[in-house]
Amino acid sequence: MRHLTQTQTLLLVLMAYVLVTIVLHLSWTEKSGMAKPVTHSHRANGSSQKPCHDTGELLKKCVQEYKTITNSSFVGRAAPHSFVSVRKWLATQQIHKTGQKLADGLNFLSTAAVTRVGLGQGGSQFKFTIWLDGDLKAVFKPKWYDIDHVISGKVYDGKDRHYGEIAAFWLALLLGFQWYPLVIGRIFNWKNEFLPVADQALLNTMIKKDGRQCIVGKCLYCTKDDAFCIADDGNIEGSVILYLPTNNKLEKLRHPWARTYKEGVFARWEVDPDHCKTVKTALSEWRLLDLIDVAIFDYLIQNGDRHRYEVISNLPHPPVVVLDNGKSFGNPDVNFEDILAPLYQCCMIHKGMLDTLEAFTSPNCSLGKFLHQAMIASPIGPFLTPSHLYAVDKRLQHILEKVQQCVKKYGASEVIFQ
Ligand SMILES: Nc1ncnc2c1ncn2[C@@H]1O[C@H](COP(=O)(O)OP(=O)(O)OP(=O)(O)O)[C@@H](O)[C@H]1O
Ligand SMILES: [Mn+2]
Repeated sequence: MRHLTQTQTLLLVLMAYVLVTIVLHLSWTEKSGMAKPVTHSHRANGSSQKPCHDTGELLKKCVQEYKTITNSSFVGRAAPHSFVSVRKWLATQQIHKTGQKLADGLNFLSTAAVTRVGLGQGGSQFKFTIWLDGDLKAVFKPKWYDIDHVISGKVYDGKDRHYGEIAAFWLALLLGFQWYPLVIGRIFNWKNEFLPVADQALLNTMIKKDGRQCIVGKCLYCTKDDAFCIADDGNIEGSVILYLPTNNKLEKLRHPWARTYKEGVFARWEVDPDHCKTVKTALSEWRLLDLIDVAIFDYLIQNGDRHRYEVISNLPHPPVVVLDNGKSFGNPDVNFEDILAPLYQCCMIHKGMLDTLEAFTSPNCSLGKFLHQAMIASPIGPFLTPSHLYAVDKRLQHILEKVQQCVKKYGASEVIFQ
């Protein structure tokens, strides 16, 4: 065989490298519909074939079904019988409880027609109220930022992140929360889908800015300067947050770790390391543990805006609902430690939550990996950047370290509650 010159060998190696890179890139893009992350590897750990935590398995199943449905030909014209049964389930059953019909429910929300659009109800942030086929009411939080936009400044700075609501939904599912609304990302067209069914009250708040149609809306921070402007193609992307069934009575309560939202004015919990002792005199142990679950969830998504919380007051042991997760995923490189204050000031955690968190430490079953899977099925594409996915897994590690410190200090029996 003829010997190759040094240059020829080098050229061959280079060509082989380029070829392998292209093939790898193509297979990644095809699978994920997104660019390969630089910072984080989502490749499964080949050595371990152990099934992941139950909720992870459920998510996988749900995503599979959801993907099959959203990719299939009946998108936008679901068969009438399935339409009726899903709508009935969404309206009357415990939609917040995960179950077999989750994928159908998500598909329904992704495809159902809009029958009415009105002003958002209450709160400080601009939003729409929408009604879908079957009179299902939902909050529609429109997109203000791209997923790679970085919010700097205070923990509660910036407007709501529509993609944060979607990511929080999947995370709530993964963590096994029982009570949260179904959320999907969707793009509506103002002219074709909203305008024909818009309430006069909403239309009355419309203004023109630089030749564009904008909506002022009605909320605490809704002003002409901050009006929501519709893109030239009329498309409005956002998150659809299904209302909880009306038979659930929501009670709003002040969060014992709420911030003051005033520069230089500190809340008691920010200056008193024994704050938890005071909280314990006012709250039952189970409610406190529920709020610690929520604090863990909020730390993972970096939501530092839980100024109040809502419970379903007509149920025994009224459960906390993780509503309003819009102020999340603002900066993948920043972790506001004090979101975890309920955990490290009380040094208490539900055993179930601890077990769940630990189950997601295996690289095979990481939260980032599952969220990535959920994004594959998302009709509006990725809702988190690779750096956000990476950050979630890092934060999980940090939470477990905090629990370890508590256990070291007080002993497992004082910290871990059944
Ligand atoms: N899915 C839902 N089901 C039932 N009620 C809901 C749902 N989503 C929102 N709400 C109600 O609407 C209120 C306002 O929604 P949201 O908290 O998302 O708005 P916001 O502008 O971010 O409020 P804030 O300024 O208080 O943070 C909630 O407090 C809740 O009572
Ligand atoms: Mn809010």
